[in-house]
Amino acid sequence: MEKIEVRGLRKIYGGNPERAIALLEKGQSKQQILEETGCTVAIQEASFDVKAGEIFVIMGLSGSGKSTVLRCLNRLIEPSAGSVHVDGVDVTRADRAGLLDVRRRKMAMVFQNFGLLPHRSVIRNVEYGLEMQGLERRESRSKAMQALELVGLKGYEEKLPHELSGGMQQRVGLARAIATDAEILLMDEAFSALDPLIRRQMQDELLELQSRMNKTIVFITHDLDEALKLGGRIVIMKDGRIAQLGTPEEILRSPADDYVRAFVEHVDRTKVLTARAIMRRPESVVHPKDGPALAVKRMRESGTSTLFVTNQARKLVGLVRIEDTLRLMAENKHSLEGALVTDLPTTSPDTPLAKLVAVAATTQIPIAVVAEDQSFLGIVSRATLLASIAGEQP
Ligand SMILES: Nc1ncnc2c1ncn2[C@@H]1O[C@H](COP(=O)(O)OP(=O)(O)OP(=O)(O)O)[C@@H](O)[C@H]1O
Repeated sequence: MEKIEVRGLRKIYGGNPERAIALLEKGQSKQQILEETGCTVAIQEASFDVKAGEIFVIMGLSGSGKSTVLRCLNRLIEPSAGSVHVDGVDVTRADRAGLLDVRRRKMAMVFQNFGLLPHRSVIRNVEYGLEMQGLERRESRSKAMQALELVGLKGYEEKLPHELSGGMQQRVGLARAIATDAEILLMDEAFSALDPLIRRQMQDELLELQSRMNKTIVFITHDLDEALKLGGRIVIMKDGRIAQLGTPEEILRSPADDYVRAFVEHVDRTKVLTARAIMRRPESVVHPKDGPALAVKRMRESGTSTLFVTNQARKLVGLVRIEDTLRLMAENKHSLEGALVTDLPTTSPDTPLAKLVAVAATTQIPIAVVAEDQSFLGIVSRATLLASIAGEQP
C-alpha cells in the first residue's frame, strides 16, 4: 500500500465547478473555461502515489497548481473531484473529526513564510502543534526540546522568532512539524524565502535529517535544482496537469515532452546523473579459478579485451586483460590467478558523473561500480560516460 494515493484529483475555483468540469471533459482549455464560466481550473487532473519514506517533489512554474495539489492532500483546500487516500483511508470522505486527526497527527505542514507565532518563544512555537494534539505540558516540552536539538537550535529555546535569522526561523518551522511525530511532512516552498547559500545548507540538512527520520515528505518547489537535489521522485506540473512523474534521472534522460525538455535543458547533468543511471551490467564475468581458455572464449563472445573477475560471492576481485590471458595460455596455466589486475578503479552507484570524470581521467580501464560490500554491480566505460555528459542516450 502506498502512503498517499491520489486519484483523479481536480480543483476548480469559482462558482460553477460542475460546468467547468463538463467543459474540461469535452477537451476545452483552461483559458476557454475561464472565459465561458469565470472559473479557474487549478488542477485539471492529477493521479499519483507517494511511497512511504520518500521525498516526493512537486515542481512547476508559478500558477501550475502545486500549492493547490498540496493543500488538497489535507483538505486545506476542498478538491472538486477525485480522491486522496492516506494509509488507505479516504481523506476526501473524512468527517470533521477525522480530518482534524489527519491534520494534527498524520500530516504536518512547513510553510514558506515559516508560519511562526511572533509573540511566542521558539520553544512555545514548537510546542504549539503538540498542544493541539492535547499533549500534557511536560511531555510536549520534552518532545519540543528533542525536535529543536534535531534541527540544531538547542540554546535558542527562549528567543522570539524575530531574533533569529531566516534560516533559523525555518528550522523552528521544521522542528514544529517534526515534533508532532506526523509521518508525513508537507513542505510548501519551504526554503524559497532563504538566501541561496542558506537555502542549499537547509537542503543538505533536510536530506541528512531525512536519512535519520525516514518521514514521507511532499515538497513543493519551483526551483529545478532544488527538485533534482531533494526529490527521490519528481512530478512536473504544467497548467494543472502532470507533465511527467519520474526520478531525477528519468526526467533528465528522457523528458516526456518539449515542455519538460525545455525545463531540464540547462541543468548540469553531471551533478544529477549518477553511476547507477549509466552503468551497464557486465555481459560476462569469470572466476579466479577459471582457465584462460574460458576467459578468451568469453572475451570473444562479448567483444571485449578485458573481463571482470568475481569470486563465488559475486564480489569483485579484479580484472584480466587479453594479453595476460594469452600469456597464461602460452604458459599452460590452468587458472587466471596469476594474471589478475587487482587495483581497479571502483566507484559507488551513487557517485555523480562529475566525480566519475575525475576517476576516468586517471585510468584506461572501465570503472567498476560496486556496492558497499564490494559486490559487483556494473561497468561504466569512458564512451558511456562521455555520451551521458553530452546528453546522448548511450
Ligand atoms: N483561492 C483561489 N481562488 C481563485 N483562484 C485561485 C486560488 N488559488 C489559486 N488559484 C489559481 O489556481 C491556479 C493554481 O494556483 P496554485 O497556487 O496552486 O499554483 P502554484 O503552482 O502553487 O503557484 P505559485 O508557485 O505561484 O504558488 C492559478 O491559476 C491560481 O491563480
